[in-house]
Amino acid sequence: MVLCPVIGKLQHKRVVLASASPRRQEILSNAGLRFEVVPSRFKEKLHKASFATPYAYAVETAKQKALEVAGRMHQKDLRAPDVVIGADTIVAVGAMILEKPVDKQDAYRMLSRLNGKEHSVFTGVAIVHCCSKDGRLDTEVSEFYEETTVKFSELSEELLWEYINSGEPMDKAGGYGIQALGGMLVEYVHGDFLNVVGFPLNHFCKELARLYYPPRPADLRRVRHDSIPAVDTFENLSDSEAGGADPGQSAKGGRGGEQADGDRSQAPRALDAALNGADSRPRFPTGLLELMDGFKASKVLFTACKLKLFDVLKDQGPLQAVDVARKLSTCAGRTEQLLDVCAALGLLEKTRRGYSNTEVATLHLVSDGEHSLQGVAEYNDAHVWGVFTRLGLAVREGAEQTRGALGAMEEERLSQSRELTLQFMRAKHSLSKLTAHHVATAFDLSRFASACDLGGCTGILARELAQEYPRLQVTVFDLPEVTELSGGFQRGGRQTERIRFVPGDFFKDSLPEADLYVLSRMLQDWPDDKLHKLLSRISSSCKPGGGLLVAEAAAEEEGASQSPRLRTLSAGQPRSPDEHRRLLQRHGFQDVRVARAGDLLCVVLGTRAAP
Ligand SMILES: Cc1cn([C@@H]2O[C@H](COP(=O)(O)OP(=O)(O)OP(=O)(O)O)[C@@H](O)[C@H]2O)c(=O)[nH]c1=O
Repeated sequence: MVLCPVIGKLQHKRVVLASASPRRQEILSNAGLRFEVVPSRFKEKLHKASFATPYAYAVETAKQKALEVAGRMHQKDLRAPDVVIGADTIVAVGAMILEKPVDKQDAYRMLSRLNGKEHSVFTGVAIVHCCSKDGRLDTEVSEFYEETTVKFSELSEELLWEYINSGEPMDKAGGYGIQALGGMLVEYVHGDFLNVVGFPLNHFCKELARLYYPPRPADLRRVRHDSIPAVDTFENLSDSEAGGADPGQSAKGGRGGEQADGDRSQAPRALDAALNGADSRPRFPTGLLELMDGFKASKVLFTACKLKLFDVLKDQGPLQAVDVARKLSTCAGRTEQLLDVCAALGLLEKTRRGYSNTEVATLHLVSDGEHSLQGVAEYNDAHVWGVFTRLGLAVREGAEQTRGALGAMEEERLSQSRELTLQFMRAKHSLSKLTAHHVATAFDLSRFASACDLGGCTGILARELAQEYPRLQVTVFDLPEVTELSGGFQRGGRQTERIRFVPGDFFKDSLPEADLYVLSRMLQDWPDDKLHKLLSRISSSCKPGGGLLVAEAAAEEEGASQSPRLRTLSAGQPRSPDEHRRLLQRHGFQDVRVARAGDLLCVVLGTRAAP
């Protein structure tokens, strides 16, 4: 179970939940946490108006609840628990804070306020680490809050009173319990459901992860807007299970379960010392280990796509693991594991009602979505995965294999089956959909009357060009086996009559006539000799004043290395803008201009000089 490692960090500590709420107890024990319950005696009477926001009030109340319990337990035994958790849930309608109703009339007033409208539920949480030394209690408090938006339906007076008379509202903030009868009042919920019920478990786990595994400065430097999105999984924290060293062990005295009883409550500070370099042992190589495990995450994603997991959840979610397994005819236990890992990878959301797609999955992993990347997943799984297993051989044995192993899809697919060609086309089709508009609009191309997209595959870029430039005639030039299959990808539309598909090999056959030649994500895949051959063929076909538009993965700057994400999209080294400029100039193009297209690509436009 992927959440265990982070919750497990509290396993050998004496943990106290400073709350009488049976819901909080249930949520935390369901998550596998072992704790004692000592309800707080702190009276929830802070002056609401003195807080700038409703959540500031909830956080402060949570903190006071936890500190009261820590203080009382310390006084009683002269030894406080290691960790005390306090929470406070409030309902906020604008600036107005609703807590538990004092009587039925109060419940009625609250429910009437919520009727037919949206409101926010805030839960403030305080995690207090305690340390009793020389009869003194020392505490370190971490606090946070979570907000969930809830909308009530329009409810009749009769229904409100019926609900109030059920007795359910009385011990609940805002006068309702979403987890029981109150669920019938609710039209929708945005955010963490458990937060409404009384405890934001997900945020709590993240907070534990932050406390026990804070990012090192080196990691923070690594995360840039265009780097691989961090895989925010609790599984990453599963160091001890993975047999690796616990980063905490590099802290003086260790932490968590490995610590001696006497100073285990010092966990966060001990970690701090480690982070600030108080220890000379090497830093825990989190990034490296993530890299070593990266293939597992890819395989999980490919498997889920192949099983059509995201399609099933799109149509029928949220679903429990057993129901997903039934629909996919898969093993229930293994399916649950797959679902949990997908949730940890941010592809699925897991709530009490079951698993559902996250936004990114809905957008990119559902097969029939406009921006689906299923084709890329399918091709990488069916083909690139296998190619990469031969990387060692390729590097040892030379150029041809190396080209294949480094991802030269173009060449490899020639000798492969029709199904593989189709898979390749689906992958290229979906990636082109993401980039075509940026490529077509990076420069004003309206001076050209005709364009030829070399290796234009299913014609996505051609379509975009035709759409953008109403008088442009576009030729898609690609291998016969590709043009033959491209019909299956066409959607029709007015600009289709200005697009034609011509079969041919741009290394052998004469190129169709055009004012503008386009090479989108083609050059990087070829070794230098072929690259120059192709450019010189284009140069000879291009009339003076004609253009060459090249779109490639962007290198940051001269000599800068490419981010790993881009490297996966094409095989060779990316070129800097200057390198592109020189390359085009070498082949007789002048006035070379370079532009960025979206996050991924660099687009270069050159004009053919008179010979
Ligand atoms: C909106 C909502 C709230 N609650 C309960 O409302 C109480 C809030 O009051 P609190 O002051 O935060 O907690 P408490 O119950 O007084 O306990 P304590 O922590 O001891 O102060 C908590 O119980 C929550 O579950 C539900 O059970 N379902 C819901 O949909």
